[in-house]
Formats: sequence, C-alpha cells, structure tokens
Amino acid sequence: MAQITLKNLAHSYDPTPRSEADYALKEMDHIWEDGGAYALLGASGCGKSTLLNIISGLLRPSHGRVLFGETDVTDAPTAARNIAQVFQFPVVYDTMTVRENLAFPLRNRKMDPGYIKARVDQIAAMIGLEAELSRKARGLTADAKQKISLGRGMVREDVNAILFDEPLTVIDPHMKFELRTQLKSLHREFGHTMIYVTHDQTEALTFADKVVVMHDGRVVQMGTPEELFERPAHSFVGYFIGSPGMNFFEAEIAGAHAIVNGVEVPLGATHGPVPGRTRIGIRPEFCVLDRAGGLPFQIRRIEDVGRHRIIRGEVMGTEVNITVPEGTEIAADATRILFAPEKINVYADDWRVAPLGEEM
Ligand SMILES: Nc1ncnc2c1ncn2[C@@H]1O[C@H](COP(=O)(O)OP(=O)(O)OP(=O)(O)O)[C@@H](O)[C@H]1O
Repeated sequence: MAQITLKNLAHSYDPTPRSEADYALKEMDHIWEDGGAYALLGASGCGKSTLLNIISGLLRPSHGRVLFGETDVTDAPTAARNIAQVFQFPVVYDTMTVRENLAFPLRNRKMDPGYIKARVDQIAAMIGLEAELSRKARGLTADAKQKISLGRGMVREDVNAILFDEPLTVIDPHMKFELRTQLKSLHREFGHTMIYVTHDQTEALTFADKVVVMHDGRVVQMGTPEELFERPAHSFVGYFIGSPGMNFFEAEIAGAHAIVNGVEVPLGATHGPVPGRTRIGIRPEFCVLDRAGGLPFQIRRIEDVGRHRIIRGEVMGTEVNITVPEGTEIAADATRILFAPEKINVYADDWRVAPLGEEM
C-alpha cells in the first residue's frame, strides 16, 4: 500500500496547448493518504478518467509527477505500478471457474497454493459467491461476473492501490447498495488505498471516507461527506452534492450580515471584506417558511419524496428549494423564508470564503 502524491500535475490531450482551456486537467497538487477510501466524483467530462488513467499509468501526464510512497512512477508502465483495477464492465475468463478467476492474480505471482485457496474462499464469502466457486464463469449473470471482477481486484493483499472505474454500472440497483457496503467493509478489513470513480453522489458518499469532487479539470474539494455538506469549498460542490443542491443568492457582505435585494440576512459569523462576485449559499435543509421575517418567498410546487417534502419556489426571481420532513403542514400565509444563520456559507467568485476566526 502506498500514499499517492500528485505534484504539479496537469494534462492536455492537445500536444501544443495554448491556454488553460486546452487542459483536461488543470495543474494540481494533492496527496492521497495511504489506506484512504476515496471517491472521485464529478459530472461527465470533468476529468475523472483522465486522472485515474494517469494514476494507473495508462496515460502519461503532460506536466508534473506521480509518486507512490517515495517512488516516482510517472514513467513506469501500469504493470510496474503494482495496482489492481476494476472497470465498468466485467473482465472475466469465461472458460475458467469462478475459483480460477479469483485465484488468477495470485497464481500469476506464484503464491503458495494453500494461501491461494484460503484467500479465494475469504473473498468469495465477502462477495457472496461461495456457492458458485466451481461453476464456469460462462453462463453467469452480468451481476455475478462483475462480482468476480470486484473479487479479483481485491484478492491481492500487496497492491499499492485498488482503482475502481464506475464498477457498479452493470449491477442491479438492489444489489448496488449491498456491494458498496461490502466494498466498504473490505476496505475496513484490509486497509488498501482505494480510489473509486463515480458520477453518482450516493455511491460516493456511502463508499468513501474522503470524497474528491472534480469540476472542469480541477479538484475543487477533497473532504469528508460532512464537510462537503456543511462547508462546500466551491459553489459546484454546493450544487452537485445534495438533493436538491444548495440555494445561492447574490449578496453584499457587511460583517455579520449579508444584504440580499436590500434585505439584511444575519450570518452565523463575521466576515472581513469579500472581493469579487459575492453570493451566499444555504442548503434547502436549513431554510424554513415563515409568516413575517426573512425574504419574500413564492411557492411554485410541493413534491413528496420519501421521508421529506421539497417546497420549490422563488425569492425575487431566484429559484429556491426548501426541504421539510414528510407530513409537515405548509400554512397558506407562510410567504417568507428564513435561513439558519450558522449554516450560511459565503462565496466570492465561486470559492467559499472562511469567516474571521474559522479554523482551517
Ligand atoms: N483521448 C482523448 N483525446 C482528446 N480529448 C479527450 C480524450 N479523453 C478525454 N478527453 C477530453 O478530456 C476531458 C475530460 O475527459 P474525461 O474522460 O477524463 O472525463 P470524465 O470525468 O471521466 O467523464 P466521463 O464520466 O464521461 O467518463 C473531456 O473534455 C474529454 O472530452
């Protein structure tokens, strides 16, 4: 296992890039801790696969270095990086049994047969394929084949990292949750460094200790699910994480208040001068309807979604959502919206501005 360091890393598919816009990955410096479970999350085209392929060695970056521990692997091929990879679609040997498929990476490395048997039994139990071990892979469902791919990715204990590229795409929705949970417990048990690429926030938030959110070729935040929810570092994280995402309002910041369309909105902390385009962001969960205070709110529609209701509406032309628990009555004269002051984040040119005295 190893810590992965990305140093001044950048990549352009254009051999003669002229501006930052020509870079699929803008310059970045990041450390992925040894033994961490990371999810790499972002919309289609933001650069997730490019970054994963650079870490795995399928792609050489245009600039910068990749280190596994203290070793510079920038020019090392995939085979020399000692990593396991699980792709979107199953890669299994149809003519081999499930046991032979799972044992393949260990046999290749000439491990002791007794160890191979024990290890394969252990992995098969964790992915729920003990009963199928003697069956040929041919004829198994796509789900079962992908479980084999997952198992084979996990079977070696000595890898530097395991990289998963949207591994649950072909898995039945009911089984997704189960497999995610199993991957998480495999991580707890074996402590491998894992990087899991997905564009699905539920997948990312349930699997990972740290979620790495990418937007437009940049890592805009690397944080715990709680940090992404409470203190999105970039407005994209606010929009992308949460369902629905964060509400934003153009605002002027004056110390411990924001001024939104001439109305004073109290903030939970004091800010110094904030330059650039200033907005405040508040999650729908921290907004409430009111009769008198706050900003004027016009309800457009109410959606019942499982354990909560989403009230969709407008504040002076800006679309705004409020989330309330299921069964909450909505009074006809509730025409104002209030925000929990300590849950308001301030943004300047899309980046969060820490209030005075906040520990970084
Ligand atoms: N081989 C390539 N040649 C040229 N441009 C590429 C190549 N591969 C990716 N790109 C471009 O680089 C950018 C990042 O693509 P990348 O595939 O890394 O994104 P992604 O986040 O993995 O997207 P998805 O979730 O759709 O796979 C995109 O603008 C894409 O069009």
